[in-house]
Amino acid sequence: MTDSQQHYLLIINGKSAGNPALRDAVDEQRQAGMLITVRATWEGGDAADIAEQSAGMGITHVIACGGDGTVSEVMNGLMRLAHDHRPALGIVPLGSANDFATSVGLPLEPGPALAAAMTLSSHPIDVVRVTAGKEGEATTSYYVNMTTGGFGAEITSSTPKTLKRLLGGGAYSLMGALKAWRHRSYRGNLHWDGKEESASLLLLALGNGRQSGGGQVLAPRAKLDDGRLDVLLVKDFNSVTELTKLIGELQDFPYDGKFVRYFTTSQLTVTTQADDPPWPLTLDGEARWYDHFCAEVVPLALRVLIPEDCPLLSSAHQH
Ligand SMILES: Nc1ncnc2c1ncn2[C@@H]1O[C@H](COP(=O)(O)OP(=O)(O)OP(=O)(O)O)[C@@H](O)[C@H]1O
Repeated sequence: MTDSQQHYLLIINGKSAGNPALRDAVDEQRQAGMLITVRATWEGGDAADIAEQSAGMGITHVIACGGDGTVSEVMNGLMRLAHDHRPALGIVPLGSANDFATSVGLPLEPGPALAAAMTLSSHPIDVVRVTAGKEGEATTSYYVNMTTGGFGAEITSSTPKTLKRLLGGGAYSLMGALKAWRHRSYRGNLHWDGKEESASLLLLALGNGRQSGGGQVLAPRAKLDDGRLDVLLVKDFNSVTELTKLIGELQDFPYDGKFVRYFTTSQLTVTTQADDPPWPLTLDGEARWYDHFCAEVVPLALRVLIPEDCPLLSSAHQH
C-alpha cells in the first residue's frame, strides 16, 4: 500500500551503484508504489553532502546503501540539519564489515534490507559527537556505533580478521603477534564524570553500539538510546601470564579489573602531554592521529529504522 507521505532517498556508494540485487529491490519497491529517489556517490564526502541536501527535497527517510563508512557519512550529513528537519536513517548494508547493521539485527541482503527499511518504524537513538584535534586544529564529527582508540584502533581498523583468528588462538599466539606488530600502549589523561586519571592503554573503546572491526564486541552492554557511552579500557601488559589474565577479563568486562575496565558515562575526554605520542582513533573505520579528543553523547538525536525488538534499544517492547 502506498503512503504518499513517505519519500525515500537512497544514497548509494557509487562503487555499488550497479549492484543487481539492489536494482531489482528498488524496481520492486517502486512497483509496489514506494516513492524512491536514488543518488550515487562519486567520492568521499558526497554521501554527507547528498544527505544534507535531502532537507530541501521533501525527503522523509534517507537510506544509506554501503558499508559502515557510507552509513557514517550519511549520518554526519543528517546531523548538519536541524533536529526537526532531520529525516530518519535507514540502512542497506553493502560493505564488508557492516558492524552497525549486523548488531541491530537488520537483514544483510539488499532486497530484504530495502524491504525492511520501507516497513520498519523509526526509533530515536543517541549519537556521539567527537571533537578531536592535533596541533591546534580540531575537527568535529559524529558516530552512531563505536570509536576505538590506541593500539587496538590500529589493529581493529586494519586487520580485523587476523585479530579475530589470533584471539581464538590463545595468549601465546596473540603475544607473538603483538610483539611482531611492536605493540605499544598510549599514555593520556582521561576525564569523565568529574574524575581524572592518567592511564597507559592498549585500547579504548567508546560504544554507543556494541561491535566494530568486523564483529569485535567491545561494548557488550551498550544501548543506543540510554544517553550513555559504554567505555572499555584495556591496559597494557608485560608477560604472557598478564596477557592470559587480560584475555580472561575480556570475557566478563569487569567494572574494575586489573587490565580491563568497563563503565558508562555521557562524556569522556582524553588529553596527552607534549612528549606523549598522539593517539590513533578510528573515525569512520579509519585510524587517524590526535593528541586530544572528547566524545560526548547527543541524546536521541537521530531516528533510525531498526527492528522493534532490537536488543540495543532500552525502549524495546515499549513502543
Ligand atoms: N563512487 C565511488 N567509488 C569508490 N569509492 C567511493 C565512491 N564513492 C565513495 N567512495 C568511498 O567509499 C567510502 C565508503 O565505503 P563503505 O564504507 O561504504 O564501503 P566499504 O569500504 O566497502 O565497507 P566496509 O568498511 O564495511 O568494508 C567513502 O568514504 C568514499 O571514500
